[in-house]
Amino acid sequence: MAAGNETPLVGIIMGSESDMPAMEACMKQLDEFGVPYEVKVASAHRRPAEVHDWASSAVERGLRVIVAAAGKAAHLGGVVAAYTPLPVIAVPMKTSDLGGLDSLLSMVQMPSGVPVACVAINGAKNAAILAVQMLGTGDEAMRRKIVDMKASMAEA
Ligand SMILES: Nc1c(C(=O)O)ncn1[C@@H]1O[C@H](COP(=O)(O)O)[C@@H](O)[C@H]1O
Repeated sequence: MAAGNETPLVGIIMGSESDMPAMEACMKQLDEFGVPYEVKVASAHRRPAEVHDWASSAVERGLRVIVAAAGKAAHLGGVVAAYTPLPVIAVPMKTSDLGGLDSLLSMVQMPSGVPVACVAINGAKNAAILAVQMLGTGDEAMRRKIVDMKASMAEA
């Protein structure tokens, strides 16, 4: 699923439809920045081949950053990172049993050599901001979006 007509730069993947409500904040923030993205729901546990195909073709589809959201035994970000050279930002989903600490720990405790960046539990909005900051390292127009956002935050 892609939002808008432009080639998506950010790929958002989540382990389940049940993660969608928490991830709306990521999409909303990217919409506010005017940054095109695509959204995929696929689980590394339940549909591993589909996750493999999505992650390993991410570069050729034009993606530059990936946001991966999952809860509980949240391996999705790490699996995606295994199949792509793109930076992966993990969003640990809040869970009913362990409050999201389970998701957080399974996302941040990556083995050496396969990093994922990780935002706070349900930190979907920050994932979008960090993604645009990454895009901004080589793109003045993207950097300007962050500068403008910081200025309006300070004003507010
Ligand atoms: N952590 C993972 C992965 C994965 O890491 O591949 N696939 C699904 N899930 C997570 O399981 C939770 C419950 O999913 P269901 O609501 O579909 O049972 C969700 O937060 C999802 O991200």
